[in-house]
Amino acid sequence: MSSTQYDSDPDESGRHRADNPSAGLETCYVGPIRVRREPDEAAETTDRRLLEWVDPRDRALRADRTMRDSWRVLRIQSEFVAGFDALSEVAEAVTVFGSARLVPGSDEFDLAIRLGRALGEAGYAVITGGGPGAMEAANRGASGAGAQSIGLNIELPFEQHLNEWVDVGMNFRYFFVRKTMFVKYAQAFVCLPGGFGTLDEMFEALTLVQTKKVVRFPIVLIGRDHWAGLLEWMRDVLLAKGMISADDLDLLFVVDEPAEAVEIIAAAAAGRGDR
Ligand SMILES: C/C(=C\CNc1ncnc2c1ncn2[C@@H]1O[C@H](COP(=O)(O)O)[C@@H](O)[C@H]1O)CO
Repeated sequence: MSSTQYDSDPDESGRHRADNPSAGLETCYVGPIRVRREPDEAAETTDRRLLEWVDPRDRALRADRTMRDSWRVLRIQSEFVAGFDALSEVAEAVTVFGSARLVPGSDEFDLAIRLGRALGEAGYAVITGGGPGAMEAANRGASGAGAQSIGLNIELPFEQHLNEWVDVGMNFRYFFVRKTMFVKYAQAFVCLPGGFGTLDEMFEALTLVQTKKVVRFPIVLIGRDHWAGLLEWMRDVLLAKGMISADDLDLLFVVDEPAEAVEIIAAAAAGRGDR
């Protein structure tokens, strides 16, 4: 659809925008703001623009990028400020990661609900990515336990919304700002079964603990079956080649049940003198 299309023109599906305000458009978030946009515009997330390569030999483009990147720093700064403000009253919290694609009714979705509930009952606020699947389930469990249920959503190139179990929610433009909040306000991470996003979050946490950027911060993987292959590869390849040390493998706890995760997190808190 061209940008000159009028309300009375049909879109490609034959529908009229006058009848259907979102015909041919995609609903997305630009930071905290919900907008309807052409699909190609919607795919242009803030993160994508930040990371876009510009040919430095093109002087005009280079000058434009320099100016826009400088302004972008202020937007990044404002996102940090908004995040710090939103989360400043969070007491003890655990960040839960896991697949956005878990389906309600599945065993792993139920596991995520039970995890959120167990953490909530143990007195922890639960922080998730605020989206569907494992995030929704963990928020639901926490909310059911009467615990604070926090969702830190991210602008994505397709329709995206906070799940309905989030009490305190924020929509971030920048992945790296959101990731800071996941770490800064939590005392532990729990990773449910998940794909690339979960692995990225798990490895980031692991690197922060390995390099002692965060200390005495347990990372618990739930679902032995899901994680076994990865752990075997870490041992057989990474450790065997000397790319990690044996101690590094001890940074990960692997369990099957939410109660075991809570026990590990509580023991770490006691070790820190927090509880
Ligand atoms: C793909 C789908 C929805 C995407 N929505 C997301 N909303 C919020 N956070 C997300 C989303 N997708 C991934 N994440 C983050 O990564 C982790 C899950 O990634 P995985 O690849 O699914 O393992 C999760 O912890 C989030 O922080 C549904 O169609």
